[in-house]
Amino acid sequence: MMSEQELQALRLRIDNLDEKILELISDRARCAEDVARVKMKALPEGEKPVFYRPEREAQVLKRIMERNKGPLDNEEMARLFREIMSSCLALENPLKVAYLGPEGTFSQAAAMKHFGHAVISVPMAAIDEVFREVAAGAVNFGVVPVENSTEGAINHTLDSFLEHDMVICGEVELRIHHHLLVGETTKTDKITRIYSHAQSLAQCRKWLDAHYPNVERVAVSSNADAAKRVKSEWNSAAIAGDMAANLYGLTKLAEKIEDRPDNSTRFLIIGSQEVPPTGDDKTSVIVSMRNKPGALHELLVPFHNNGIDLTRIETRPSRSGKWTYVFFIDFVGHHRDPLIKDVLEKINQEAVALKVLGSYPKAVL
Ligand SMILES: O=C(O)C(=O)C[C@]1(C(=O)O)C=C[C@@H](O)C=C1
Repeated sequence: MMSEQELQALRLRIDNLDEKILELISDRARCAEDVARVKMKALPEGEKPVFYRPEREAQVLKRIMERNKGPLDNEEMARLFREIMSSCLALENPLKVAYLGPEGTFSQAAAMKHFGHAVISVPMAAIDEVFREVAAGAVNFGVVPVENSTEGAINHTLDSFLEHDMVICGEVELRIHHHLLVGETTKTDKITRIYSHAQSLAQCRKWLDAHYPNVERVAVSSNADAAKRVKSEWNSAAIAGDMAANLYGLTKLAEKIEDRPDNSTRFLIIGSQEVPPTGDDKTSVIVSMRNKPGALHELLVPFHNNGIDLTRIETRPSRSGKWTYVFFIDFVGHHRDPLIKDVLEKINQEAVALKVLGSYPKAVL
């Protein structure tokens, strides 16, 4: 057992260290204020300064992870620096970020993971509204889900890219843990209905079949909406994550009920700002090919011949003709890299249309 004196001595050490950390964080914040002044000074007439620099943020976080010697693990340490940088950026210029709401959704958790908590986050009722809010310039960025490791593509998001001119400026991956949540008045042995988003119900299908085979599953607009409904219904439960559980004061009847333990969702950051290369980037493009045999093969050959790593390919109806399709392709590299430029030129010669949605740093956290 540790003696009272030992505990006191350690706490004194912690107080001293905290004072140093405080001083250093304040120094860093002053530096960020200077950075803002430099950014504004170097500007040609009429141009707006770009305060948020995702390529630099990725660099800062990677450097921290490379230098970290523990005992905190890399992800924990980067999370702390993520928040420091978020507060420094808010001093320069507080960002407004729209996400698929209401409050408590995984999209909000993704926004916080990517930007930190010093941003002004704005919940939207639908994915398309996130796109519209960004296009209208009402917010600086939007966060939208694009694929889930269990359930695949989020088609609403892919289709919205066909309708709006957006730049993808980043990606963020979130481990998705679902819980079965109940309210204070819920009679847990009399549950007749389970609410959740259709994607989440699908991600917990096997668990539900095993534990609640005869209970009605009701798809609602979001997990947070499901949590909200359960608060006032004694015979229902919700499937949602930690944020929604805390926000609506619900209790976990069962934890981590997703069928796959590695269940993760990838989100995209959308905006209007092009991101310079970091050396560890990804690019997303939309391509439509002529409707003829071998079109997909023709599209893929230049990637293969140049050793470019394709990370995802999705097909969606083009909406401009029956049985015509567009391909959403993600690959490793930046569209300004000479090799990638070359490949995109080759594809463009064969394609009906090619649109680069954006190049962005690979998710660090
Ligand atoms: O390096 C910059 O351009 C900064 O504005 C500083 C800083 C930081 O705190 O490190 C803050 C915001 C940017 O998004 C990137 C980095």
